[in-house]
Amino acid sequence: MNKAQTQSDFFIPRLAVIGVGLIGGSLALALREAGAVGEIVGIGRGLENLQKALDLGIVDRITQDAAEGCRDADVVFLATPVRTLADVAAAIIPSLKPGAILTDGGSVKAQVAQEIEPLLRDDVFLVPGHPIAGTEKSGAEAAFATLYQGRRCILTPTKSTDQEALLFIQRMWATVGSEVVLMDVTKHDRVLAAISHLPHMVAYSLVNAVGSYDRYEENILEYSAGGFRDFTRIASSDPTMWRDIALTNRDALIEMMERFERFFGELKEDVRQGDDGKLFDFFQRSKQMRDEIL
Ligand SMILES: NC(=O)C1=CN([C@@H]2O[C@H](COP(=O)(O)OP(=O)(O)OC[C@H]3O[C@@H](n4cnc5c(N)ncnc54)[C@H](O)[C@@H]3O)[C@@H](O)[C@H]2O)C=CC1
Ligand SMILES: O=C(O)C(=O)Cc1ccc(O)cc1
Repeated sequence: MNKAQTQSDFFIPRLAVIGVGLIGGSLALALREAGAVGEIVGIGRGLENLQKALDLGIVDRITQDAAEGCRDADVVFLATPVRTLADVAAAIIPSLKPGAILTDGGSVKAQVAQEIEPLLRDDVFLVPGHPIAGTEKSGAEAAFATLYQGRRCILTPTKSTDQEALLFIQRMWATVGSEVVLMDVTKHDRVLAAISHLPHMVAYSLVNAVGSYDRYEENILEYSAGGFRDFTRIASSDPTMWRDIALTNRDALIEMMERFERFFGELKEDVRQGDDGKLFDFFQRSKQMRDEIL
C-alpha cells in the first residue's frame, strides 16, 4: 500500500480530468490532498492552461489527446463548458477501459444526459453530477483544494445509472467534503435555473445597463459602492460557460426570466405611482425571505 492509500479508504488509482479549470482542477487538488487518488491525467485543448496545471501540481501528466489520456482511467471527470460535454464524451467512450466511470460537473443536466446516454457502452458507466460550489474565476490558476468542503454536490442518476458507479461517485464527493444530494434531473434544471442561472442573467444585464449609461463622460462604474460590487461579482464569470448554460437550460431559464420580469414590472409600477405601502411591503417580504434562509 502506498502512502496516499493509507490516508483514505476511498481510492481512485487513475483519474482523468478533461478541462483542468476551476472545477476540474479543484477536484484534482482535493482528491490529492485527501490521499484518494493515484495518477491524475490532465486533458484539455489549450496547452498553456495544461502546462499551468502541471506546474501548479494539479495534475501529474498532460495531453491534448483526450482518447489517449483517458485510456487507462478508472474515473473520467468531464469539466468543460456544458455544450462541449457530449462531443468530448463521444471522443473518449470507445477507448475507455471496461468498468470505467464517466462523471461530470456540468451546471445543466437533462440535455447532457440525453446526449451522452446513447453513446455509452455496456461496460462504461455514467454518473451525472453538479457541485454547487464555484467562483467567478476560471482556469487552472483559479482551482483550490477546499472549494468543495461543506458544499453540496447534486447527482442526477437516471433509471439506467449503475448503482455501484453511483455509490462510488457519492463517496468521491464525500471524500472532498461535500454533502451529496440525489435529485431528479428535470427538478435539478428548474431549481438551478431559479437559484443560479437567473441571478447570473440579472447580474450580467445590470452591469450592461449601468456600464453603457452614457449621459456623462466618465465611466460611472467607477463610483460603485459595496452593494453594486456584491450584487455583480458573478457578472465577471466566464462568458463561454454562461452562454452554454443559457442555451442548454433555455426553457427553464426563460420561465424564470419571465417570472423576474413580472416582479420587476410590479416594482416599476409601484415606483411610478409612488405607492409607498406597496413598495414597503415588496421590500419587507423580500427581506424576510432572504433573512430566513441566508
Ligand atoms: N465556475 C463555476 O463556478 C462552476 C462551473 N460548473 C461547471 O463546470 C464546468 C467547468 O467550469 P469551470 O471549471 O468553471 O470552467 P474553466 O473555464 O475554469 O475550465 C474549463 C476548461 O475546459 C477547457 N475546455 C473547453 N472546451 C474544451 C474541450 N472541448 N475539450 C477539452 N477542454 C476544453 C477550457 O480550456 C478550460 O481550461 C462547466 O460545465 C460549468 O458549467 C459547475 C459548478 C460551478
Ligand atoms: O460564484 C458563484 O457564486 C456561483 O454561483 C458559482 C457557480 C456557478 C455555476 C454553478 O453551476 C454553480 C456555482
